[in-house]
Amino acid sequence: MKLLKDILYTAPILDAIGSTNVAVENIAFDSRKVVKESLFVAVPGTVVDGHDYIAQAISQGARSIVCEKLPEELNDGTTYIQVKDAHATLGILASNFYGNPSSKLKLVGITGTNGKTTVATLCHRLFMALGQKAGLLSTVNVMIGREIHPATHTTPDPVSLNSYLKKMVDAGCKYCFMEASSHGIEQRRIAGLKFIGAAFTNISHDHLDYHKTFDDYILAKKALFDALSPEAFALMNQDDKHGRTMLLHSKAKKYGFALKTDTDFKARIIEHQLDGMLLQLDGQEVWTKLIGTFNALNIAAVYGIAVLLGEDKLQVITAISALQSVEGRFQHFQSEGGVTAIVDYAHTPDALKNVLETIGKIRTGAETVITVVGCGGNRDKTKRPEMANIATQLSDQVIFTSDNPRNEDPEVIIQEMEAGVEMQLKRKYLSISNRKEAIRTAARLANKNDIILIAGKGHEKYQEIKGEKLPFDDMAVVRESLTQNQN
Ligand SMILES: CC(=O)N[C@H]1[C@@H](OP(=O)(O)OP(=O)(O)OC[C@H]2O[C@@H](n3ccc(=O)[nH]c3=O)[C@H](O)[C@@H]2O)O[C@H](CO)[C@@H](O)[C@@H]1O[C@H](C)C(=O)N[C@@H](C)C(=O)N[C@H](CCC(=O)O)C(=O)O
Ligand SMILES: Nc1ncnc2c1ncn2[C@@H]1O[C@H](COP(=O)(O)OP(=O)(O)OP(=O)(O)O)[C@@H](O)[C@H]1O
Ligand SMILES: N[C@H](CCC[C@H](N)C(=O)O)C(=O)O
Ligand SMILES: [Mg+2]
Repeated sequence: MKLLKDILYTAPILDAIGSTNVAVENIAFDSRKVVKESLFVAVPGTVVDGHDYIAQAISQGARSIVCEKLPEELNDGTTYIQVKDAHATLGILASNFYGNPSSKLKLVGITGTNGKTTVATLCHRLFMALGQKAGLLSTVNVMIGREIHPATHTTPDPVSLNSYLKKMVDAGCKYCFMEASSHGIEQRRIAGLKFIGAAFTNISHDHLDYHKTFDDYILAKKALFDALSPEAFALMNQDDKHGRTMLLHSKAKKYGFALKTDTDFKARIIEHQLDGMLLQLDGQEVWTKLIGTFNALNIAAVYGIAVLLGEDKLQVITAISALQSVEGRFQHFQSEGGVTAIVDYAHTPDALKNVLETIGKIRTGAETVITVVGCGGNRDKTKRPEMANIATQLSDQVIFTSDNPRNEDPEVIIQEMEAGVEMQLKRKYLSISNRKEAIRTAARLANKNDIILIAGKGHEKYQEIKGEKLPFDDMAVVRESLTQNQN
């Protein structure tokens, strides 16, 4: 049994009313999940304020409450702990509750607009291949060694996060690689965690609905590095103009990886093909099955992380050459009729540009490149015209469609995309809001040797429409469409 006073260890407290010698069965930040002897942490949210649910939490059995503002009427027999920052406190309490699992393994955080899932997943696979049991917390899934659990967020809430870390420790994992999203850092989901190192992939336009300005978005990501200890490592993409800013106030040991700049972990592309790339990595030649300049950078990051964690350079290089690409990240196949289909999670302007430029490099020139793309609803609207502009600039034909419309009207999202297309390129696109229809149309339009890119949803197995997640799989739909057409 755990006691409140033990769970409060190291948490900064403003006031305590009632006994801290009370049992805590679990920690809940959602009143609907409170059970008997829960500790309820009231956090202010983006939609409602958890403080409005304190009474409900108590009526459901919570014996202790952590909050920023004390309720006007206090309940006899309930313990109230007042804190300045309930989000950050929740992280510390969750760590204590699960026995501080992040200090019992080597935890590496990866942040950046694009490439987090790729780098974290490749690190996990690399360490498993090197015989080192590792955990993974990513957008696609959570892995405890080879055991797969579904992921709900890129960076889970502190309670789920620490619960997973404990499971990893119990299962004998020595490492964990996790994505730190800007939402996750800003909402202090990672407060209380001990990182052995952190890596920065890049920063470009995304999430301005949430962070409001690009500077605030940079500061959110930078907070991961600001909090590192002097024993930790901080690894950054030295080709990114914001790389240095990220590490500016970090006390950690600083390192860089790059393609263009001379730095600690340098890569260079020697040859680029549809089935892989030949790289020079830290002076050694290595063949990788991954494609795209951005993936050469991702591999340099993975190599840097592995070496900084003490792995043998030659063994790392050998293991890198066997790594497969991550699900939904430049995942491709060729149909019987000779059409190449690529499914990619590019859902930011920068990612879409990178993917289309990569296709530009590996194509011979005679093919038609058909892009099917949409933009998510209830997310950064300023990405829409930019992504549409990039798609029409870098493809021969474009079909605008729905991504996850969520609670928005898909037709309005498409109109906002269309507004970004330059006048002389308007003839290049058509709009079909039904995603399945859009993919089928692309398959009908494609001839032998043509390339279809389906961007935005990658690994996702659903389409979120008005609060409902309906089954949808880009890869399955394009396979079926190309088979039906026999092209
Ligand atoms: C915008 C955002 O990030 N929202 C996250 C946030 O919820 P919120 O602040 O909106 O919560 P709220 O609904 O206002 O409620 C406030 C508090 O009252 C509580 N409550 C609410 C109702 C009630 O009856 N009782 C009760 O106690 C809630 O549990 C909550 O603690 O905190 C919740 C708990 O941790 C998250 O599940 C939720 O993620 C939502 C679902 C979401 O879609 N988040 C996305 C944008 C996100 O986080 N994405 C990033 C990836 C971005 C990237 O990849 O670049 C991620 O890390 O996944
Ligand atoms: N290093 C990179 N630089 C730029 N673009 C990249 C990079 N790595 C991957 N991409 C592109 O971004 C897409 C998303 O990649 P990935 O899933 O690894 O990023 P992420 O940071 O985890 O995204 P999310 O924020 O949704 O979790 C890929 O499908 C690819 O198009
Ligand atoms: N992690 C990203 C995923 C976006 C994926 C895209 N398919 C969409 O729904 O916009 C986010 O929460 O913004
Ligand atoms: Mg991710």
